[in-house]
Amino acid sequence: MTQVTRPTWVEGAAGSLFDIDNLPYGVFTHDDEPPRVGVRIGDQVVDLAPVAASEMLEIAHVFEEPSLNPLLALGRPAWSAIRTWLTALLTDETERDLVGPSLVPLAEVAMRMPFEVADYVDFYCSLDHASNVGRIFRPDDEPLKPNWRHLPAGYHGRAGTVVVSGTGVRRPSGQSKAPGAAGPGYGPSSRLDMEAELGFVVGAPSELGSRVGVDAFADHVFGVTLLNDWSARDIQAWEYVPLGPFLGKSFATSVAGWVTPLDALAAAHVDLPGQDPEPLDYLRVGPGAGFDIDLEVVLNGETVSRPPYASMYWSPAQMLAHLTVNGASLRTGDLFGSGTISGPAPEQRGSLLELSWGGTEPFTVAGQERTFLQDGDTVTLRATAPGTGGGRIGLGEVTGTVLPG
Ligand SMILES: O=C(O)/C=C/C(=O)CC(=O)CC(=O)O
Ligand SMILES: [Ca+2]
Ligand SMILES: [Mg+2]
Repeated sequence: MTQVTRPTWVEGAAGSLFDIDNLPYGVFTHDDEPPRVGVRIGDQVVDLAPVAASEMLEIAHVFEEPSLNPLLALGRPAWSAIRTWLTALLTDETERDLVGPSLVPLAEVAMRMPFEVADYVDFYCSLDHASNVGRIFRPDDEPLKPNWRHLPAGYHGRAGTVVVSGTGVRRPSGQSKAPGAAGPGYGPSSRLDMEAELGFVVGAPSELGSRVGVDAFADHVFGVTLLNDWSARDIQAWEYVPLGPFLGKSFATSVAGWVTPLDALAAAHVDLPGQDPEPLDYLRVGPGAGFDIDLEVVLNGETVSRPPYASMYWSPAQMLAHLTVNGASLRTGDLFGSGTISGPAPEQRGSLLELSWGGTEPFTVAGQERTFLQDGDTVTLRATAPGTGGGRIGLGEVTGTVLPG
């Protein structure tokens, strides 16, 4: 799907991963000015508040806020209208005098947490990840539980510990029990891990007692961000039966400073790999429910994995439908993660748990044998997808460095 649009007049943007067909939103600070909403084009940030004010846009106030939430709350028709307005501004040469003074070089800004997280839910939608983790954690059982192919499994996480890219992540401490030990001990995790995921950001709320069907996905979801669900595997392994992840994951979850609007991913839709058995009616989706987004996991500057989002078993529309099928409502700022993205090939695994097969098969990074994360390690997730302009668009990266416990 190639959408014909004029090229942007912003220098350096045409042909880059942040061309006119991308336009992700974030919250930035520049000099000592208060944080506010910006849109990225090329290596520039459009400071939207002054531009929208001079154009007397009715919704100009949402860009003066230190979070995307007021923009998210406007809903799909407003999001589309703003994108159309922005596209015109950044492609019409005669707007250059108006917008030019409000372009700030990316190198001069600091990105803030882009939205206030309302509730945070993490799913478990990769067949390959779930099968791998099942084999590693539960070698004597079937890798997939009987419910796995009937519903997108998930758990409620901790909204207050979602942090923006660049925030240091302190190694958590907790209870764990070494194999063969008589009882648990307490101390810093020795099996700290990362998980490569996409996070879906809810804009328009829903009413308590109502459901959001698979077809209403784009009415509620504003966009997508890269997400690293840091996980302490030793704490997790000891605590998780039967209620699921708790302290092993709640200490930090990192998201990118940029949220890519769903509109920018219009050319990235692909069919799901296939669901067998056919899910219940409320989970049935048509063609194009998946997204063709290629991720990259970088550890200390070296690429260690390339997880393909197109391989995911459950789609985000199904996650949202399942999340609300009991009548639970949505709030502006809700965040739901895809679950770790792992493809079928070993070099497509989205966690170190899988890349090192539970720590039993070290892999090499910069000439060093590695299993789990060491203090000082930096994990960066990157991703690209087909754009509507015929090239590729980039998702904003999420990075974090492990601090000693
Ligand atoms: O299979 C398990 O016991 C747990 C797996 C996970 O680590 C849960 C999780 O965060 C889901 C995911 O990222 O896919
Ligand atoms: Ca996860
Ligand atoms: Mg987490």
